[in-house]
Amino acid sequence: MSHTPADQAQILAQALPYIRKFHGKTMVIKYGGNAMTDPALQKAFAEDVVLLKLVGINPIVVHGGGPQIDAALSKIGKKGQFIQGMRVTDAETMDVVEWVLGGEVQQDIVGLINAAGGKAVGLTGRDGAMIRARKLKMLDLNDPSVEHDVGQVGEIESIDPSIVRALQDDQFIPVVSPIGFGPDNESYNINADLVASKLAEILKAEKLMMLTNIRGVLDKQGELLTELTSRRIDELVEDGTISGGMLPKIAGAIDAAKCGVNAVHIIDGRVPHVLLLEILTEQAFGTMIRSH
Ligand SMILES: Nc1ncnc2c1ncn2[C@@H]1O[C@H](COP(=O)(O)OP(=O)(O)O)[C@@H](O)[C@H]1O
Ligand SMILES: CC(=O)N[C@@H](CCC(=O)OP(=O)(O)O)C(=O)O
Repeated sequence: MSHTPADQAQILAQALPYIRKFHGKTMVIKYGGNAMTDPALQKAFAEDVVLLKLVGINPIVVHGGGPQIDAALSKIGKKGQFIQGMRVTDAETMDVVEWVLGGEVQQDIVGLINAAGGKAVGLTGRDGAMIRARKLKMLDLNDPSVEHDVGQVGEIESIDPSIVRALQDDQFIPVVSPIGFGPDNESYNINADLVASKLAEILKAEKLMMLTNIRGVLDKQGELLTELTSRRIDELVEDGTISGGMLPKIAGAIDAAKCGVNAVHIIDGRVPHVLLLEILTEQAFGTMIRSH
């Protein structure tokens, strides 16, 4: 179906109040590894990020890369193993994680944003001494007396956002890989959802948008839950409706919502230009997370 010029004008004009409202605001965008597998979608994502920057909104991209790490591990005969949504990370896996996230995945995104006319800068948590981490102490969700050893998986101790602020104030688009460093300069593999949510909190972002490969959070029947509160989330985790990779995502989302990020959304990265549609039109996608 093609649009008439009047339709097109109406669609474009719809963006004006949103551009006015969000001008100068920071938006943290979590770009999930599962959402970045299709080249046409990747190009559309990069175009959206550049358009946002050009209309005066400050996008900060935090990327994942779970499937890309899995592919690299399988080349060396290793299989990715996850506990409660976190990759068990031995020393060899950590090398692969750093190489894949901080290298190939990050530079692909930087390249696509630059090709769309933006100026992207790739960073890991080491750059600008941004993400300090310590070894994650993971307790079993069902039996907290059981502790799981997930190796070099980090939890965030602190984030110093000054490098990101300096870049965004200077027309650059930061693209952050979720790798932190510890007191002995050791590397930590941190779930990208948790980095995105903490960064959104610290930057007092207007929005946190988590792009993934599913419509949003689904209930037991597979229906989309358009809004979720903290209490409902606890129930859904407890009864096993939320599991796997959705666990860190929802934990990060609720933390960000409680810590003052105005709007937290888990949205479908398989929809072309979902960022523009979500930010600059009346349409709503996916699941919105509310603090209460
Ligand atoms: N209740 C749920 N609703 C939606 N997805 C869920 C749910 N519980 C578990 N998941 C899983 O979480 C996945 C998203 O997490 P993940 O694979 O880590 O994505 P990403 O790479 O985008 O971070 C979904 O594809 C789905 O398999
Ligand atoms: C500790 C941990 O699980 N780290 C993740 C980091 C990448 C990530 O979060 O990627 P997605 O957003 O694509 O899931 C991992 O190793 O897969």
